Amino acid sequence: MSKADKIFKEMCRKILKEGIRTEGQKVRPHWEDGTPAHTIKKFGIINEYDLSEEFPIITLRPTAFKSAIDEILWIWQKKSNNIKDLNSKIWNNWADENGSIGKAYGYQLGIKHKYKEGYFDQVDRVLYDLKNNPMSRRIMTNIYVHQDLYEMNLYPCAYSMTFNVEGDQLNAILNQRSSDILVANNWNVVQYAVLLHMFAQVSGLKVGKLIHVIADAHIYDRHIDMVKELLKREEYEAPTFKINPEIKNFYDFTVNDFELVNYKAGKQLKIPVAI
Ligand SMILES: Nc1nc(=O)c2c([nH]1)NC[C@@H]1CN(c3ccc(C(=O)N[C@@H](CCC(=O)O)C(=O)O)cc3)CN21
Ligand SMILES: O=c1ccn([C@H]2C[C@H](O)[C@@H](COP(=O)(O)O)O2)c(=O)[nH]1
Repeated sequence: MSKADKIFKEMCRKILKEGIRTEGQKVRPHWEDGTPAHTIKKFGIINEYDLSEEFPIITLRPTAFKSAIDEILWIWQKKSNNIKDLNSKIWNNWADENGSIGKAYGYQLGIKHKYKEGYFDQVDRVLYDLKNNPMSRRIMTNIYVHQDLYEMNLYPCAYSMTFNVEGDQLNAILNQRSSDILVANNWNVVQYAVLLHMFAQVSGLKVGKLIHVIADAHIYDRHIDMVKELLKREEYEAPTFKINPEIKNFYDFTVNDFELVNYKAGKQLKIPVAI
């Protein structure tokens, strides 16, 4: 079975068993029909994926690999905050009439900051440090920018990456303040695993560990029975992840440069997304 399935199942069992319910409290999200979207939440989950061993995609249900990559390229490579540059509809509920999601995600990664060597945006600074100063303990990004929060339609959830080189391996910690376990937990893990593969390849490094630190890990009320169903499902072997080895420039990757071979997964579920 895929290691990602094992981690996902253990996390879900832990949230269901030890989690706290929000019913009776004031919560921000709601369902399409206006009902408050309550959760069972567990604070402080840390999951570790060794990307040198296996690609961390679950097989309990399919994770939309291509759409997930399309979104991570939208944020990290196109540095866009407009849904016109995104091929899926996943951000439509949070965009304004012009398609903008405000000063979130890609917008923040594209802002240039001053360093001793000149002006860099956060992505180009990571690329520069991985090449020129790989032993640095300061290679990180952060898009949780307080002065701009009032201009974001949804505050960033996965907000910080810390990169660290050990020997010839590139590791990272992904910090996430809030994770919708059923809709987006594996989606986010797949995205940041692909991102780590991209940074490693263009920096002449191998992939190492991805450590995912989640503050509020929650299962929405309307997802509980679906999660319980997934917990009963059988698991399959992890697929093989393929990345086009010819690409040496971070900005040249496209969705077509990534492939999963033998990705077998259970039946897809129709999952409502809390707004
Ligand atoms: N409640 C909530 N959960 C989220 O995960 C979430 C938000 N809100 N708001 C903003 C973004 C949008 N995200 C989303 C939204 C939907 C899918 C989704 O429906 N994924 C489908 C496939 C989509 C496709 O292929 O186009 C899936 O089956 O994974 C994924 C991420 C993550 N974020
Ligand atoms: O990449 C993402 C983006 C969003 N989410 C989830 C986490 C929460 O369920 C909502 C955001 O609501 P907040 O009230 O702002 O926490 O979206 C995710 O899991 N991954």
